[in-house]
Amino acid sequence: MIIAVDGPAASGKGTIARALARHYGLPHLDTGLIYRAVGASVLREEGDPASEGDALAGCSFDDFLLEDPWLKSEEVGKAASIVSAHPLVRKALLLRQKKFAAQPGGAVLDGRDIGTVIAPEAEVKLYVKATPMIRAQRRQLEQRKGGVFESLDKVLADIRARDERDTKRAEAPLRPADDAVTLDTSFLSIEAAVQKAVGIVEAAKAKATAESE
Ligand SMILES: Nc1ncnc2c1ncn2[C@@H]1O[C@H](COP(=O)(O)OP(=O)(O)OP(=O)(O)O)[C@@H](O)[C@H]1O
Ligand SMILES: Nc1ccn([C@@H]2O[C@H](COP(=O)(O)O)[C@@H](O)[C@H]2O)c(=O)n1
Repeated sequence: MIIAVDGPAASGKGTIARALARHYGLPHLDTGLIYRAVGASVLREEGDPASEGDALAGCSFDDFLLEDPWLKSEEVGKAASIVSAHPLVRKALLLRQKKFAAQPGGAVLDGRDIGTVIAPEAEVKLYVKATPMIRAQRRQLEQRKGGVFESLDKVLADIRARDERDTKRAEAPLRPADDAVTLDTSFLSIEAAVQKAVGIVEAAKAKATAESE
């Protein structure tokens, strides 16, 4: 079973994807981390994320970079959202993600284009959303835990800028797949959101079983 989880920044998609992977014993891939590694490589080489050439060079990163806590910073998140708009970058990273999705037994992947591009064949597609303000509050709390103190206005502006770039780009923009189930986590605790996600997966499995009989 392939479970595709998409949604905007800080919507809770990673939290839900990890919980689903644990619940169903499936491997999980955070595809945002891959784009973050490309963004980080470009910044480290003092390149320009807006340059397709620099961004493409960043695609040959060493996998150890995926473990670097710096990848979680807003600086790298912003660079990731700029490099990810380049068609050649998306092409360079496509096969790795498709292979992960297609492994025997299935997988859970989260990102922006899993249900639309990486695994359109996924049995379950979730589109996780929350209001920009709630996402900014979550992100601010997360940052504070990591010792970063930014105003809510700044965090909200960053979230809105990221949404704008991710939804407006020409190549694989963030959008729900036509057959995705939307899960609004704005007023749900993590536990309640995960419970609803498991319910959506179970409903999809039951429907698939009924159709195969
Ligand atoms: N339902 C929820 N209620 C409260 N906090 C939540 C909820 N879901 C997630 N969070 C918290 O919000 C923050 C962002 O969640 P998460 O990392 O899952 O989002 P994301 O969509 O994967 O973000 P990104 O796109 O940056 O990877 C985390 O600190 C997480 O613990
Ligand atoms: N499938 C994906 C995943 C991510 N991106 C881009 O990377 C940025 C960082 O992703 P996070 O999930 O770690 O926040 C994100 O803003 C996207 O621009 C993508 O394009 N496709």
